[in-house]
Amino acid sequence: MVAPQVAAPRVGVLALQGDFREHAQVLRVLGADVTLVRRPEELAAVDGLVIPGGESSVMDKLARTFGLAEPLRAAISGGLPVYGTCAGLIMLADTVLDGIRGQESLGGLDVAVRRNAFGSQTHSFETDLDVPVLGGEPMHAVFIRAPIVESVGPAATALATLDDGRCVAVEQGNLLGTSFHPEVTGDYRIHEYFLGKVRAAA
Ligand SMILES: NC(=O)CC[C@H](N)C(=O)O
Repeated sequence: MVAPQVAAPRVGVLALQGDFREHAQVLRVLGADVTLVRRPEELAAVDGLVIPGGESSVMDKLARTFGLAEPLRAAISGGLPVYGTCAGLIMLADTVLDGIRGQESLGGLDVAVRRNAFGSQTHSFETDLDVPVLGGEPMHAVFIRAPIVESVGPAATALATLDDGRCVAVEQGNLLGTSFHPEVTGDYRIHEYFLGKVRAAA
């Protein structure tokens, strides 16, 4: 018997800046057909998008310079599944706190996110995080100059919180955001969860 052919989900990784190669690698391991997105035509050809970690103020400037900011906003409001990690979460936040002067986000998630929220002494740290929506074991989470979700509006849902109650993962419809970097730990359940949204929407 011939196995039914299921088309691989076409997933873009915004490749203006940051650790896009790591996300592309994870998505390929999970069977996605991956495109690095730097131009509107590339964005138009994908069924989902990952916005990687990096530096959100630079990503914002490059997105505007490359003429991608408006197509990205249109895609987000049109329902494209988008997963933002760290700087990518900042890009998806409706409100950015402690941005540089003139910094804009794409928006979509009804949250306020504070950049570099863990201060200079604990710029980076790791912890085990319970993410109930993934089921199973807690997730080992790596935070690198990470933002915090300071407030979650009524349209968004918190998916994970630190022991002190601060929110570090959110979702809203087809949008998903994490303060931490699951692409570096070998635990790809968040990416799998995101691919579920991409498959459902494609
Ligand atoms: N690892 C990261 O993506 C860091 C985010 C970075 N501090 C910013 O403001 O965009």
